[in-house]
Amino acid sequence: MSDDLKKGLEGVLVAESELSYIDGDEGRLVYRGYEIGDLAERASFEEALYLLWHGELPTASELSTFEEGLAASRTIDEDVLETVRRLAEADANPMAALRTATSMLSAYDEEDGEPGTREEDLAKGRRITAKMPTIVAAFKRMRDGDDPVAPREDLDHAANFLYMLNGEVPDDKLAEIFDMALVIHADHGINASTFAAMVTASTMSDIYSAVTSAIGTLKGGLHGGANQNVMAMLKEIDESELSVVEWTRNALEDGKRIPGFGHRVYDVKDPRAAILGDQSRALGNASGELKWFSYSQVIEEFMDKETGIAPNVDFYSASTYYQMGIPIDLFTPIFALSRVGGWIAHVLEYQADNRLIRPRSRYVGPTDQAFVPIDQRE
Ligand SMILES: CC(=O)SCCNC(=O)CCNC(=O)[C@H](O)C(C)(C)COP(=O)(O)OP(=O)(O)OC[C@H]1O[C@@H](n2cnc3c(N)ncnc32)[C@H](O)[C@@H]1OP(=O)(O)O
Ligand SMILES: O=C([O-])CC(=O)C(=O)O
Repeated sequence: MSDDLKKGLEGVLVAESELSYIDGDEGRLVYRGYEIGDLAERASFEEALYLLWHGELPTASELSTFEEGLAASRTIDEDVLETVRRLAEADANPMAALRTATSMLSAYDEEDGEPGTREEDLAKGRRITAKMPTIVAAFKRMRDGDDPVAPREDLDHAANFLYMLNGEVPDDKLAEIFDMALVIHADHGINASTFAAMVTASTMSDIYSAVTSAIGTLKGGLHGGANQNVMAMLKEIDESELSVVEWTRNALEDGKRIPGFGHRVYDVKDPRAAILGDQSRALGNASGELKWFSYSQVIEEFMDKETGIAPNVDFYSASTYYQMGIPIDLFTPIFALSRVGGWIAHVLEYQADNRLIRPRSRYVGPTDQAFVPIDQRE
């Protein structure tokens, strides 16, 4: 047993996986052999999910059966909707609301929430993936005092979410950008939330518990929560008297971390940031308001010059979603709507050859303490 301490499990290999490959030196991300740029441009989210869950790209008829299955599972039980309403009335954090409501779905699963065969768990994973957008959209609408909008089976996953959010069918361009964002967020090796899902599943717990653990883990600012923090920063810069460079320099001098920069695996720019940067620029050009993209670009150039630290996926998703009119506190829930595909794929892959995940800590506390009865303690 090695006594080397690997804080944050940095660089520790814990599993073999066929799902996604990351080259942190080259800035490359691949799902099951397919470059992320090709998938972003040419595959729908449903195709990416099929690829992750079934091992290969679907044929046209496999895809349409798969799409129909997902679309038919979008409705959530009235009791869950009522809980979402209460969470919205309590002005809950949207990630907390998503975590609670997703967990609650298990009680209403047609097969119960307990672990089953791979096929049963995959079907549950499909139902969770289909229902999470309904939860997020209903939460947002009820928080705003609007009625929830029922899902439509004739729209794809991306367009249906925007429809449920805004109450109108999105234009094709927006639906396409959103679909692409879902594709590129779907998987990323053993990131923290995926690992959390795997730890939970490794105890032979159920897939609802694994996804609930993962949602809670994605929420943090060092992980998925960074996309919201990026937009908060851009808005703070916009409202400050300082230039973008002055603001960023001050933040670094104050020892702050700039959200949307740095990565445990990439030493260069995250390929997803490049893809989303193009979308952010295109949205700015289309609206005639380029400031969010321009601020981001200035920060990227400054960070490169001063620190050599490059943007990660959360940096340009922020201005992309913002320019699509999506509320800032829904950015991380939207990340979850996509990453649930990766969580499920990794859980199923890991459980096929399961081993309880249980690392060690080095004990550095006292030993040999003599027990003092409570009436003699000072
Ligand atoms: C989807 C995702 O989860 S992508 C990541 C989203 N998170 C963020 O964007 C939050 C900001 N980024 C960070 O906090 C980090 O880069 C992390 C947590 C993502 C990765 O952290 P680690 O792999 O642990 O890198 P580590 O903390 O060792 O950083 C290495 C050095 O770069 C610096 N650094 C890393 N990220 C940043 C940043 N965003 N801003 C300023 N400095 C940074 C650290 O201060 C450290 O400097 P030091 O060696 O002088 O102390
Ligand atoms: O891989 C990571 O550590 C974080 C990340 O970029 C992701 O989860 O998409």
